[in-house]
Amino acid sequence: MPIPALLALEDGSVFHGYAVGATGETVGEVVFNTAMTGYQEILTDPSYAKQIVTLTYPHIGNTGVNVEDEESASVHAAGLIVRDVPRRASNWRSTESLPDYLKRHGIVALAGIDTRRLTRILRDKGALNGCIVAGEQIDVEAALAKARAFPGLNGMDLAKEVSVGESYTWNEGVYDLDRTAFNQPARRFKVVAYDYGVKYNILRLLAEQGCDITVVPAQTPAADVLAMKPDGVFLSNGPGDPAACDYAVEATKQFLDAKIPLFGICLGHQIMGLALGAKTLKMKFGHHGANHPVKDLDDGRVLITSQNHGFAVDPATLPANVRVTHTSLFDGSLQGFALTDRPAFCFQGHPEASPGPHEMSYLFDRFAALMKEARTHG
Ligand SMILES: NC(=O)CC[C@H](N)C(=O)O
Repeated sequence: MPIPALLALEDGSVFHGYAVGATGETVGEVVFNTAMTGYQEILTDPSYAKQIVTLTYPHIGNTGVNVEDEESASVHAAGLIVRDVPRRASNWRSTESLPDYLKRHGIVALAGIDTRRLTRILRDKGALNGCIVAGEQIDVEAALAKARAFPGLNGMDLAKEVSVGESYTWNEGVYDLDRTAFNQPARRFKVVAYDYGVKYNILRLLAEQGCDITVVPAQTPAADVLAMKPDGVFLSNGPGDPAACDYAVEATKQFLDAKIPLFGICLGHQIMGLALGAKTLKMKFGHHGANHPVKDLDDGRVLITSQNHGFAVDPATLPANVRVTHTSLFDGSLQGFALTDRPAFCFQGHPEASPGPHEMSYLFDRFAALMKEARTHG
């Protein structure tokens, strides 16, 4: 017999199902993600800290889990909700089933509920705080009270919580063309990457551009980074409210003043906006998926992108020296901008994909080009 589990939402909704991960309880903001694949990358994306992810694709776990698809050193999502987990995982790379993996990481997960109904609630009301409880004895009222007691992500600074404790250099090689071996690429640029919750594939794509990467903790002062004389600084993705990361905003102001090549992704994009004096706002239910159309305003192309954010930069608050480069074709929200008087640009979605399409990867070429240009003319 499966172990009972339920989801209680702050609006009073209760969904009864069964446990497919650890027993116990977890609280967080409940969001939905529409990606059809990539559950392991989603679970290990540090940007999901304090969020319970429900996947709208109904069969999750079909291909098991493997060591290559980890996007960080641990699972960061606060919990997982799915419609159904297959009884058996099948894939040549699979080393473990999803339920075993969730149990091993202590992640509470719920299956067997109507995820379509849950998603409609989240779309109508916006992301809601929730509590999953998994175990033989469940007190529904206590679960509802825990959902309501969760303070929500507004004002929550989580980047420094998930960041690395000490600096390190990213030494993983780069796949050769037939993807059979890792080679050490020629290092053309020295890049310092701020870890606000960085995903491995960002570091891999930077390495592919020939970057010699030093990853630094979220609260590293800008002066320490500038003393390393990097060719460029990268601001990573990460969880929580960007407006709460005052240390990151302060450091970014100094990088902008120093006119150092700067590239930000997701939380990094929001931090760059804040450093320029713009405002961020909480979206209704955010963007979480792997098929979000985004328009590149420079050439009119539409790119299918990977997305995961619940906050956004308000474009009306951007200063005059900013050029909007990308907008969402789902809701018109700001997706990317570049400075007109500095070698700095950023993107709200996930050009590194993992999971998702690779259509935005040209932004990594753009960062390399900016660093090359700055070296020639700087
Ligand atoms: N993926 C991210 O970097 C997310 C940024 C931020 N935590 C948000 O929810 O908008």
